[in-house]
Amino acid sequence: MTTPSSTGAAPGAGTRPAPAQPAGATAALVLADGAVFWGRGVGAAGMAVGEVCFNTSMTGYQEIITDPSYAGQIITFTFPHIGNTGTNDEDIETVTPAARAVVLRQDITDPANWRASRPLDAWLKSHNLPGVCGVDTRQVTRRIRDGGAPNGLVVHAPDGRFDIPALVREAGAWPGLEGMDLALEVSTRQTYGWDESVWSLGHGYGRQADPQYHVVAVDYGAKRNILRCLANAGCKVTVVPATATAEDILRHKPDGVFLSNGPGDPAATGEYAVPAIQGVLASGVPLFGICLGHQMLALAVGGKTAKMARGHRGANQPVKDLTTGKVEITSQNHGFVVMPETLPKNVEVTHVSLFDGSNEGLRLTDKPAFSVQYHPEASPGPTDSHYLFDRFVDMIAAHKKTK
Ligand SMILES: NC(=O)CC[C@H](N)C(=O)O
Repeated sequence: MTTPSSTGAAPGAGTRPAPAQPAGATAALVLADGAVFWGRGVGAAGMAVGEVCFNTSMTGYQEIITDPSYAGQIITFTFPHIGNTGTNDEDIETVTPAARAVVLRQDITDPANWRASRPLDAWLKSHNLPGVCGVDTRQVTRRIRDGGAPNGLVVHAPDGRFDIPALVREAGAWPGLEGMDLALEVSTRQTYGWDESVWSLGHGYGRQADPQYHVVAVDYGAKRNILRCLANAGCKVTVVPATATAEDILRHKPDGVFLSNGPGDPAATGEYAVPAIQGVLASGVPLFGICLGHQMLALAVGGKTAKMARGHRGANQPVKDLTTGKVEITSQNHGFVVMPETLPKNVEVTHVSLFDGSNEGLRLTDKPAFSVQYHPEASPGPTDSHYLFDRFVDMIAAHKKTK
């Protein structure tokens, strides 16, 4: 069955009755405004509430679902065929996915890929992730485009019994991502060393056996491929918890410090992260941040962040590097953004989104520190921006020379 079994009411349709439950419906996406998108359940039975966002990537669903930055979110995939290459034990960004649920257009077919070890449906179930397929994801996406990312829930009930009014109330009672610190939930509790490098055909993941530099990575919910890219760029990586203080970080005598991506509202993460970053900046050790790490660097220098209406999520987002004039196609996943007008004079805006002109990167003019809002490690996505890891290592090398 490939057609959606039913579609939700139009935006602002809290006043209109939700569509009646169609025969065979075993799952639904229920929005806080009362819209209901009926479909068929996949993955675990149960219910998960969160912010409903959409991702436009055509490949890499396993990396997307395991990106810890999706904590607290329900991912709608705009690409209709999700699951047809199955899952494997390699393409993961963290062991336990933090995303809440998935919303899919088509039914999940049997996997057809030489690397597949498990169908997506079974993999979702093993991670206790509910999903709904058969949804008109184009309509969900248009709602988000026009009205912003709503709060909602995915419910998967194999017996087909749903208490829709209670579910709408539950979706409405969820407080929303604004003001939510989720980095603490997904960060490592313990410091550990990392030497795995990026995957290549015929070799799988490699090892960094001869590192030139030592980088301490602050884990707000780090994607593994960032750590692998740092290893590839010649770094030995020590990963520390999100709550690490400047002293905890500098005790490792790092040549560079990396601030990772992560979920939630950067403003709510500032209490422990901002003083630590300010301490690292004061030490003069080179610093590089990605996504939440970019937002945290902006907050640490006195800038402000804001919630975006719909966010940037996908593997085809054009960004201009203002320092070179070059355009790169980037992988992105963010719902908050740095407000460039709030940045102090010693901060230069280095990258902008060519979709909406929003801030995508910055550099301090008086310290060796820079950051980007997007994901140069891709996974999934294009590798146009890999040069940023080399830029970081060059910065470390230049800084070492001055010492
Ligand atoms: N990928 C990320 O690091 C996301 C950062 C932040 N949680 C946001 O949504 O903007």
